[in-house]
Amino acid sequence: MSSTAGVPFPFLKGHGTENDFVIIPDPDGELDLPPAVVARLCDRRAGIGADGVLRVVRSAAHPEAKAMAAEAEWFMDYRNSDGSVAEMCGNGARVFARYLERAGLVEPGDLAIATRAGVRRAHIAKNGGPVTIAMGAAELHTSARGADEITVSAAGHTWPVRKVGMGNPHAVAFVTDLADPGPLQEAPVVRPAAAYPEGVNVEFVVSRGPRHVALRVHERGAGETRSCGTGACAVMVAAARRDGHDPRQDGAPVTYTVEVPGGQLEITERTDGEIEMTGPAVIVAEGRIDPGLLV
Ligand SMILES: N[C@@H](CCC[C@H](N)C(=O)O)C(=O)O
Repeated sequence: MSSTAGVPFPFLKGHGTENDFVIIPDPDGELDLPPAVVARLCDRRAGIGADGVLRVVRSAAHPEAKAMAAEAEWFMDYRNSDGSVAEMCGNGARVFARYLERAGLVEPGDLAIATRAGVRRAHIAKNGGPVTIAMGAAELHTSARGADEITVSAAGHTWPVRKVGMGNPHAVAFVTDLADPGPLQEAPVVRPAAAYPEGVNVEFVVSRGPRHVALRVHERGAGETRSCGTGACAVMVAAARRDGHDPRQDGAPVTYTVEVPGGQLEITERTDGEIEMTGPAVIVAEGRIDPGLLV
């Protein structure tokens, strides 16, 4: 944050199903956010504490988003808590939309958000109600137990994985009990590592009833979190295919309830393959960052 050295800088804190974010308004793209500064902001003891950072920049002011500026005024510059950059964050997109509404930069209703995974459409309900994000279509790779099988191991167990792309990479494993993967203090081991050259978010899933699942997630760049929106969408699609639903073939949409440790998301796969995720988005605080944290 070189251009603001010495000046306390405004921030907000928000969460979506307890996936929490430091929000940094930077409309004109003036800030430099090196990974070490992001990691300090996200530090839960020595910083503000969060799973990631949402920098709010006008698309026209950001080199990665300029091409999307005609379609989406605002770019979500998302960073994981370790400082790494990710293509997309589903819970973050809901919180980003809520921030724009609260700041008076957009009205409740429809808006477009530029992300590294492309433009995503959002709908903000009035009076602090839920936010829906059209997350794009899932990219489904070889099925679990397919020929080029991928596995994930944790706490002495190994499971086959369904590889799903939601703009970012996911490995979905159906387990018997959500306690089976253990404490997830370390990243679960995915094999072959070459299946995910950019790293991976891993979801462990159990069934709770018809079109109702629950998950735990270990996020790339953040560790175990209380929720992951892209992960919940990846899980929804993997569960739908396992259960014999494919809206593009069936000609009917399908909706799943996805429980996460921090709450619940409703996720629909439409007949055109688009996945819509609906859930809460809450701003809990705002303040000023001490310049000492930024150097
Ligand atoms: N929590 C997010 C996903 C954030 C990015 C992820 N850790 C990655 O590196 O791909 C969500 O809600 O989708």
